[in-house]
Amino acid sequence: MSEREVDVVVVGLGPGGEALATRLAQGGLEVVGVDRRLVGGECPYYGCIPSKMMLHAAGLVATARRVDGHAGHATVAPDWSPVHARIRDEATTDWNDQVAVDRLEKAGVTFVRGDARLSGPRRVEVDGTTYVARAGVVLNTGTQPSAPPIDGLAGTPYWTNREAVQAETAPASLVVIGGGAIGAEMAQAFARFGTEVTVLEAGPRILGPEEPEASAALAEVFEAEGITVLTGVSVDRVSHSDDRFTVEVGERTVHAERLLVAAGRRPNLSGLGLETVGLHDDARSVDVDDRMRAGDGLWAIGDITGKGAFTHMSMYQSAIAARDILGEDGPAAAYHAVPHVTFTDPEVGAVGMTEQQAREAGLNVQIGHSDLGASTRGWIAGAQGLVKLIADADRGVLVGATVVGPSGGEVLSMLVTAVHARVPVETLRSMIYAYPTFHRAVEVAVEDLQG
Ligand SMILES: Cc1cc2nc3c(=O)[nH]c(=O)nc-3n(C[C@H](O)[C@H](O)[C@H](O)COP(=O)(O)OP(=O)(O)OC[C@H]3O[C@@H](n4cnc5c(N)ncnc54)[C@H](O)[C@@H]3O)c2cc1C
Ligand SMILES: NC(=O)c1ccc[n+]([C@@H]2O[C@H](COP(=O)([O-])OP(=O)(O)OC[C@H]3O[C@@H](n4cnc5c(N)ncnc54)[C@H](O)[C@@H]3O)[C@@H](O)[C@H]2O)c1
Repeated sequence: MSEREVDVVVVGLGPGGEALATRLAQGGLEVVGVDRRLVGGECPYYGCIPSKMMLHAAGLVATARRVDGHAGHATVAPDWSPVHARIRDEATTDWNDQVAVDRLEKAGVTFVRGDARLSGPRRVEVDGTTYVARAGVVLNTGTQPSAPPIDGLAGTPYWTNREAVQAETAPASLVVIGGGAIGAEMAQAFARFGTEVTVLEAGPRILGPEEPEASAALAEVFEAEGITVLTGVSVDRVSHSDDRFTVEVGERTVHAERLLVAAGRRPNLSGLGLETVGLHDDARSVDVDDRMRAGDGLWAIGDITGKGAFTHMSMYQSAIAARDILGEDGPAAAYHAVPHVTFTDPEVGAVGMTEQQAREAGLNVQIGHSDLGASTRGWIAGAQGLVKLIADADRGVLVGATVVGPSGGEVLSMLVTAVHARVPVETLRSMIYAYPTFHRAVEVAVEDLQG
């Protein structure tokens, strides 16, 4: 085993790790970045970007279908090939990260492709070399798709998000196990290309962590688009023969050409050597303080911190860890205004607490609703959606908000500012909302706030 001393080792180069390694190297530190798969992690190759390209294309198909009755007549012939070609050629360069590796190395980072393992404080082993990190080690190992323990599933050629984004054609039929963000986005993308989609969700509703009103609104749209959504179900058995999946769900049997398992993620923590730095090897997440410190000379960022599995969280924490390592001042991590958007149509965007979380926290809760479809802009666009606001009446500020609608994630941005900066509700009441925007539905919801 050879040894090499450096300043920092970044284990896992997801979005946050890649940015962190780059920043530290540009800050003059000697940095080794290790990844066993692709530099950039899940988001650019198998997650956010390809899935949003699928949804963008699906949105164009849906928009074209809305021409009738509004702007003449359009005949739409959806074809998945350009979607696949753009993902393969433009987004992922055929799932090759050479451009990202070059960028990293140009910034001064030493890149090592391999499986990294902690072997003690400030020590990381990769393929027979131990890197000893003078300043410390940053973990950004992310997650991988997890498969629920369903009888028969393991032996079948089911898809996870990683195979789904590589699809060369839209299958004739698709069963999706899991109605979370991945399941919902993929279900709508394929359905709009003609795939007969069935979503099987164990919980009582799709997008379970969202406000119930948001789940119901999306379920209604899915039903109108011909997507079958079965909630509160238990998938008993899966089998595959003659190029077809058979999925047994209680009394029902569903057949499909493809099966997508989108039932949650498993953190890449087991086998990482956490026990060598005093942490539990079987941990579901790594505890961090508000500077992303997980121990002496140890930082963790991204999905594995359990603060929200989003690229923007990985990047946010990356910047905080970088400042801490470089000895720079800056705000500590705060999680009272974490935004997230599910990019279905309508988009479901939310920030901060849900009503249930605010009530469980014992706040003096006020709720405000508005029907985005009834706003002038919503009516013009024939849109469906809603705004739901959660206020803490004692402090006179919003603590949470949900927007469902066209560009729901963009409308959300003003509410992210309000929750983040604790803008007084009185200020939101007295400001001017441009006419006729979708965000005027926020004004109606602010007026509606009541205990
Ligand atoms: C289908 C899909 C759609 C998504 N859409 C969105 C979206 O629209 N918006 C959003 O904000 N988020 C989205 N996400 C979530 C987003 O992809 C993740 O939150 C994001 O990738 C951040 O993850 P991360 O930085 O923790 O690490 P990851 O991206 O998971 O990267 C971790 C890296 O660590 C490497 N690694 C792991 N263990 C080791 C080891 N022992 N040695 C060396 N390397 C190792 C892995 O190979 C990987 O490259 C989506 C996810 C999926 C699956
Ligand atoms: N737009 C975005 O920001 C975006 C998009 C996709 C993913 N993500 C991130 O990735 C994470 C993982 O996404 P995900 O959708 O895989 O996970 P998830 O945890 O959000 O949803 C998984 C769903 O599967 C259900 N489920 C679990 N086991 C089941 C079973 N045996 N049968 C039926 N249903 C079952 C769960 O009840 C849950 O609703 C998300 O939490 C999110 O943070 C973000």
